Amino acid sequence: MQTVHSVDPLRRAVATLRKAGPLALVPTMGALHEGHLTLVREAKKRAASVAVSIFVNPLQFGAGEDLDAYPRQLERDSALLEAEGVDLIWAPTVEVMYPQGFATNISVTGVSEGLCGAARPGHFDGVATVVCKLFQQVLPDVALFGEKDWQQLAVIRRMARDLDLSRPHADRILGVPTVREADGLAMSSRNAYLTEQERQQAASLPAAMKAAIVDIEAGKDVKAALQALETTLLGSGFSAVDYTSLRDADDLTVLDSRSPRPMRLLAAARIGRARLIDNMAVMPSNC
Ligand SMILES: Nc1ncnc2c1ncn2[C@@H]1O[C@H](COP(=O)(O)OP(=O)(O)OP(=O)(O)O)[C@@H](O)[C@H]1O
Ligand SMILES: CC(C)(CO)[C@@H](O)C(=O)[O-]
Ligand code: BAL
Repeated sequence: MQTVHSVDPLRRAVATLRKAGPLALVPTMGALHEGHLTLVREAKKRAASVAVSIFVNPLQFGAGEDLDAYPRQLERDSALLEAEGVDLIWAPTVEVMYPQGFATNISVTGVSEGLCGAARPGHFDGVATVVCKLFQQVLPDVALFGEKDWQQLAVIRRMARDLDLSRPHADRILGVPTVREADGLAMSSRNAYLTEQERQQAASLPAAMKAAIVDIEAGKDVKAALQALETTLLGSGFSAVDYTSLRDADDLTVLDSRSPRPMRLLAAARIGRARLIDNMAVMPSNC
């Protein structure tokens, strides 16, 4: 496994790997957990070589967010990726990614608005800009992202379609189902911010979402189900709810009632120092 920190060595490493066949990219911000390693394992099934990027992207953090506190543990991450048989780690510095004079912003409208886009202004511009750069730098045949960040996946797919990207083609941007802890909490690097008590309380997020989905699928009024979900979260240790929302799974249109198309329940809520997000499928009304 090779680790590179600047663009020229990256291009050389990628050119060598390419000779062996298709190349997969797994973009991350490091502080790796089983969720990330699942993306790597899925990548290995789909390509001859796997590159993982590790870059805590300042552009996607708002003022007052946790850019400085975000865990950085390259040595530990490298050992985990080596054990998975990853071929290449792309770990640029901020100066390499955004050299003096960098002035480009990629902004995807529509799917980036509302939900996390409303709670974190500018966040998805930062994500789209860095992911577009990562795609251009590595030119992967396939790229893998977690469904945990459902809106992010929609934004990246929209960008790839709108810009006619060929490496990867929008159809080769793959979503991997959320990997969860035994109590249902979605794995996330930010779970490390939680105290022991908060960690236990955090499991009420997926549990309350599942209960809301049972109600919605049973025909309960969507607004009432979302209200009950928020009340449960605020009564179980969460200090604030950024949003709970029922959306079309693909275009993220707001839904006030069940739809015959695939739907998604999405939520974001704050507990202790962490802001946790989650999302789950809701059965279409004709099933
Ligand atoms: N539990 C998970 N299951 C599947 N994929 C995941 C999971 N957690 C993160 N990922 C995916 O891993 C990739 C890198 O995510 P990132 O490095 O931000 O990790 P994270 O755990 O989501 O961190 P954060 O706490 O910042 O949200 C993204 O595509 C993300 O969706
Ligand atoms: C896709 C990503 C690596 C871009 O910085 C990040 O948003 C993440 O880790 O989900
Ligand atoms: N996994 C999403 C990255 C972020 O929250 O900034």
